[in-house]
Amino acid sequence: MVDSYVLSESSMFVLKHRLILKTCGRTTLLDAIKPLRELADKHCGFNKVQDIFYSHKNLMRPHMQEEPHKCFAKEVEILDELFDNGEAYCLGKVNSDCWYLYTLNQFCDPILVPDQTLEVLMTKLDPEVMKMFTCEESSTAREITEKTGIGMLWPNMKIDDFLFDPCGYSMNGVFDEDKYMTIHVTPEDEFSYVSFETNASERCYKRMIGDVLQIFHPGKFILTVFANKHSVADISCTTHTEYKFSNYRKDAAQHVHFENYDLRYLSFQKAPS
Ligand SMILES: C[S@@+](CC[C@H](N)C(=O)[O-])C[C@H]1O[C@@H](n2cnc3c(N)ncnc32)[C@H](O)[C@@H]1O
Repeated sequence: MVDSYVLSESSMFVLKHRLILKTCGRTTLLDAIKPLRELADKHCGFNKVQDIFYSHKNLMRPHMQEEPHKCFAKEVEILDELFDNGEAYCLGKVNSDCWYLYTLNQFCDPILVPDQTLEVLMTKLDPEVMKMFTCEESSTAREITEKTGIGMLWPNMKIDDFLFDPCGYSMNGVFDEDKYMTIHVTPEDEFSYVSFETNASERCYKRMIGDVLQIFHPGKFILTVFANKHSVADISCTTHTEYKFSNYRKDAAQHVHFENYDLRYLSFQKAPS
């Protein structure tokens, strides 16, 4: 079972043993950790955190954030106060596009269920495509979901979508009992950004990523794939020919082996035509 919520600045998913919060703007997400732990303990008797995955792409305008979110090192200081044995990583190129991750990476009770997460973080989007995600060009979120093809990304997906005024779009989709997909679109040309995330179970995500690229036409994108050893997601296929996308060239690729997961990071940009 997965419960899904589209919130004004974020998406939230609640699964049996996991909570996913995705935020944007100047949200001070780390302030939510203590109250969330208290609520999980009070209402469900969950008093131990098995793992956390706090991640974000390098920010376009870090100086506009509230403390401690201006700088990842400061965020890590706060996380280290909240968790024992956390580990902080930066994947990608620190002088251009990179992706920060804080995780516990501790060996925990064997995780026997398949688990995988794909994220596609897109920047430098096509302004013509971004126009569709504005009230000027579209009347409802449902209209956008249908005309862009977002609604067809997974068959029989139950969708909750929202169009912001004057622009911006969020959608959560749920399918196959405990699977979700979430897309957030910031269409403003000076800082256009689209995030896509899913825990869909696929051996290779090439088709799904291709469909997402076909909708959004980003100038650049980052892919991250997490998979545990029970997952059908084959991390190794990301290194071979399968993760080639026409009109894009790969400019970074890294692999991290954690106690419970493998992680692949790839970044791409449009090839000069
Ligand atoms: C899709 S929303 C939320 C994004 C999301 N939480 C994420 O993870 O990226 C961001 C876009 O909506 C617009 N927007 C308009 N009103 C908003 C509001 N009340 N809260 C958040 N975003 C809003 C922003 O300008 C931006 O283009």
